[in-house]
Amino acid sequence: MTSVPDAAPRTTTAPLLVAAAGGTPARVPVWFMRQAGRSLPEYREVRKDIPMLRACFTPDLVREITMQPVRRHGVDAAILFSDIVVPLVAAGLDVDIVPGTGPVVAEPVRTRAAVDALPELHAEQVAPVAEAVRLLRAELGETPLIGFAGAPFTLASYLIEGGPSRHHERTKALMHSEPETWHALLGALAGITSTFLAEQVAAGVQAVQLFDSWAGALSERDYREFVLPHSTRVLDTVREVPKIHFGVGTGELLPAMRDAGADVVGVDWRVPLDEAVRRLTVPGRPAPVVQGNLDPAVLLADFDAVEREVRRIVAEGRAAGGHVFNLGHGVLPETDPTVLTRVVELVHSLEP
Ligand SMILES: Cc1c2[nH]c(c1CCC(=O)O)Cc1[nH]c(c(CCC(=O)O)c1C)Cc1[nH]c(c(CCC(=O)O)c1C)Cc1[nH]c(c(C)c1CCC(=O)O)C2
Repeated sequence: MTSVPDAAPRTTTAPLLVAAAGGTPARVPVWFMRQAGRSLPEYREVRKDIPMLRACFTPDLVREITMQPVRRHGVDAAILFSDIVVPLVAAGLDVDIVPGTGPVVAEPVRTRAAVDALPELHAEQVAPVAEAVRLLRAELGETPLIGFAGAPFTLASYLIEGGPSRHHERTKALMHSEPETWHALLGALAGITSTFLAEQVAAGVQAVQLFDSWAGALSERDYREFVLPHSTRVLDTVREVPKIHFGVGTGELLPAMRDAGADVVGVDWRVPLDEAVRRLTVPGRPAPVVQGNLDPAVLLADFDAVEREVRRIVAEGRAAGGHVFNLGHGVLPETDPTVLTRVVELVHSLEP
C-alpha cells in the first residue's frame, strides 16, 4: 500500500459536496427535507413520550433521530434534527411546537417596543445543538451532515402572526406600514440566525440550508427590498461550507434567492429543474447548482408514477452545474418509508 503524505489535502468525494461545488459526482446525491420525522415508525417510537422541543435540546436524541433516515434509506446526507424555532426558544422566547399545527408564539411581536425587547442569542444557549453535531460527526463517517436555520422572513412570519399563517397578512401589513420596525425585526432575527448557524459550523456541519419556507408569498420587488438584505447578511456570515437556500413557491424569486448568497438554490415542484436552471443562469458564470424537486405528494402514488417523475427530474437536473436530488418540500407524515428507500436506490442507479 502506498502511504499518503500527512500534508496531502483531503479532498472530499462525498457526492453531496461534489455536486454543491458544481462538480460531477459519481452518483446523483439524494436526501429528503424532513427525512427524519413522522414517516418513520422508529421516530414515532423514540418521540412518543418526549415533546418536540425537549427532543431538540437532548443531544443523544438528536443524534439518534438524525441517524434514523441515514441508516434506513442510505441517503447521501444527514440533516440535523432540530427546528427553525429552536434558536428563538434558546434565546428565551416563549414558542411551542404544537403537534399537527406547528410553531405557536405566546406573545406575538407586532410593535416597535416588542422588537426592541427581543433577546440576542448567545452561543452557550445552543450548546446542546453543538454537542449533537459533534456526536453526529463522530458517527456519520463519510456522510455529510447538513445544518440549518430558518431565514429571517419565515421566522418573522411566525413571530408576527403568532403561528402558522396562510396569507401572512399581518406580516405584510407591518412590512409595508412600518418599514423601520420591519427592518429592526429582520435585523434582530438575522443576528440570531447567524449565531445559530455559526455554532453549527464550528461544531462540524459540512453544509447548511437556510429555509425561507414562506418567502414565496412575496413579490420579487418586496422580497428584494424587505428580505434579501437580511438573508444576505446571514449567508455572508457562513464562509466555510456550502450554502443551500430554499423556499416554497419561489419560482419568481429564484434569482433573488441566489443573489442573497446561495451556492445551491432549492426549487419546489412547481418549476421544472431545467427551467429553474434557465432562470438562474448568468452569462459568463458557471452553471447554477440546484436542489429538488419531486412533489412530496407523488410519493403517495403508484411506484410506476414515482419512477417516471424521478427519471424526469434527474434528466432535467443534467442541465444544471450540479444537482442534489430532493423533494420540492418536506416528506409528508403519511409517506410509506419503503418508497423513500426505493427512490434513493433509483436515483443512485441513474447516470448523473
Ligand atoms: C416551516 C418550518 C418549521 N420547521 C422547519 C421549517 C422549514 C422547513 C419547511 O418548510 O418545512 C424545519 C425543520 N423542522 C424539522 C426539521 C428536521 C430535519 C429534517 O429531517 O428535515 C426541519 C428541517 C423537524 C420537525 N419539526 C416539526 C416536526 C413534527 C413534530 C413532531 O414530530 O411531533 C418535525 C419532525 C414541527 C414543525 N415545525 C414547523 C412546522 C410547520 C412543523 C409541523 C407541525 C406539524 O405538522 O405537527 C416549522
